[in-house]
Amino acid sequence: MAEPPVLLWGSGVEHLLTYGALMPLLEAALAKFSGGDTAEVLQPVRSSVALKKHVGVMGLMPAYMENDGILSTKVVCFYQRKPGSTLPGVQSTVLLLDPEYGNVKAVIDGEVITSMRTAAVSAISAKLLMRPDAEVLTILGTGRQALSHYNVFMEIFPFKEVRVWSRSKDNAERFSTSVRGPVKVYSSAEEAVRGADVIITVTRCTEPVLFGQWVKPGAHVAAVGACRPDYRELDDVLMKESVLYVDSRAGAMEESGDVILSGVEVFAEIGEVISGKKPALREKTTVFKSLGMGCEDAVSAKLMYEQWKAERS
Ligand SMILES: NC(=O)C1=CN([C@@H]2O[C@H](COP(=O)(O)OP(=O)(O)OC[C@H]3O[C@@H](n4cnc5c(N)ncnc54)[C@H](O)[C@@H]3O)[C@@H](O)[C@H]2O)C=CC1
Ligand SMILES: O=C([O-])C1=[NH+]CCC1
Repeated sequence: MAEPPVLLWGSGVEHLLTYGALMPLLEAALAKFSGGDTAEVLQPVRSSVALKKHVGVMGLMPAYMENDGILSTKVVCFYQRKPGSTLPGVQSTVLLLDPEYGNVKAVIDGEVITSMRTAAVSAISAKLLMRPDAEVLTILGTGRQALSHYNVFMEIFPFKEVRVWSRSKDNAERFSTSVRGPVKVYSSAEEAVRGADVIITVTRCTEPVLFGQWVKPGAHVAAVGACRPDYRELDDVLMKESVLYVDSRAGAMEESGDVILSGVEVFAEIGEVISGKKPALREKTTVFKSLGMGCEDAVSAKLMYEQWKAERS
């Protein structure tokens, strides 16, 4: 009989993931996903169940990386919440399985994985698509993803200025005092965005919060929220004036309101840029539309589990 699964949960296991170890694994996974070989990554588009009463969605995100011997699935629930609600916007659990035996090896806190791998993938998009002389970073939203994005962007890029905007200025102030470096708080999204070289949208909004008219030509946008076919974070002007990169074409065509409702064509998957099949058009205004993928969770879960085992040996 197989061993019972280990439980890797909460702040006691956060140290098992570092951006330094995670980013190369994610880059490789994205390239493998876009390479189209199903022995590298077998991953259906997230299947979603509407939680109408709670204005949320449960998504199931399986991935099998046969050549790497990684099998996992994430269960993620994400919600619209009323302003001031103290309930979480996103909750998730990752199961790491043994692909041969079929047992669950580890039950892992999805919050750590989801926040770090999503931010790391946005950072990979910026590494490839932002202008090399980028100085000003703007973050719209001040929740969990805003913090992980701030952390990884500060770790790997030398931005001279960081700006933040939130619907509630109090939240933005709280965010700015909770992080280590200096952050300028804005009460207007437009003012926060004008002149920025890189803009990250990490909100739960369902209507556009970022408008093309405000965005500096040549800027890079990492758009992380609005992961439903009828939700928007970006307006049509921005979508139409930008070159559109995504994590998964199939996912974007099924789940992204910004892509579906603007009618804009995907130029490339980010994995195609990593593998050199498609160019990184840094000189243009670029949008990376992130929806999140099971293979990102899979490599993160494996890394966390291996680190946990190494600590015990
Ligand atoms: N692309 C991906 O892989 C992932 C995407 N997400 C999405 O990223 C977004 C942020 O996630 P978290 O930071 O975990 O959520 P969170 O709940 O911690 O933070 C959400 C932020 O959005 C703000 N917000 C809520 N409604 C808004 C509105 N109508 N207009 C402007 N701002 C609004 C909140 O004040 C808060 O600052 C969510 O939409 C979530 O579904 C989350 C995980 C992975
Ligand atoms: O990939 C992910 O975990 C999510 N994408 C949208 C909300 C959660």
